[in-house]
Amino acid sequence: MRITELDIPGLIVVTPKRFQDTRGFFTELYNSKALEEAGIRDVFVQDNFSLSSKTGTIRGLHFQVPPHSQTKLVRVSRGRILDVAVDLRPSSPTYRRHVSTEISAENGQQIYIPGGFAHGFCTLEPDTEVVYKVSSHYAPGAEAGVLWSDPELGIAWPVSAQDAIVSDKDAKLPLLRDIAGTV
Ligand SMILES: Cc1cn([C@H]2C[C@H](O)[C@@H](COP(=O)(O)OP(=O)(O)O[C@H]3O[C@@H](C)C(=O)[C@@H](O)[C@H]3O)O2)c(=O)[nH]c1=O
Repeated sequence: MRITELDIPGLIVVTPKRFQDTRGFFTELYNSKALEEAGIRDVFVQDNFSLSSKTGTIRGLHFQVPPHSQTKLVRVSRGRILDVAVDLRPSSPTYRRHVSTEISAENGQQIYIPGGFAHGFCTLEPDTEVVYKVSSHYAPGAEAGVLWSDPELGIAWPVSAQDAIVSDKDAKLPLLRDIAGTV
């Protein structure tokens, strides 16, 4: 299992080893001991799965507010996504900055996102399946988010605003400037 830090401290790429043979390959998707050795000690309490039928589907940018904030460990079991994590930790030197990372079923990479980040992704292939572990249960009253296309964030999404497929709920999310100070 290879651990690589991304440009924002706290964001990590986990690349499980694949053991190839004539049948295909074997890999450990999750190994708490290996993650602990890398300083990741979260107890994950819920596994989530989403299927997005079309390329250019954007989900996000989402987070839960304390005390329900969630650490996430995100992977793709089919297809490919551009995964985006935005630093919303007010005292962070990288506050408001984001990192975009392409992960896929093929590359097997996982993104570890601590609490205090907003998370979203855009599908790059049809029928893309995203699977992720979270460290805190779903708490509808604690759900929050930022508009995916907020110009202040400057995220280079691989799809235009006209072509993006977004839920009604996500289309109504606020701009960061309208919630700054409350998260
Ligand atoms: C997130 C979530 C949703 N739901 C329900 C609520 C709703 O009726 C339905 C669909 O929810 P959403 O539209 O919020 O699903 P989605 O837009 O896929 O939400 C997810 O987006 C990605 C980017 C994340 O990072 C996740 O944490 C989560 O917020 O599923 C649960 O029952 N449990 C959950 O943990």
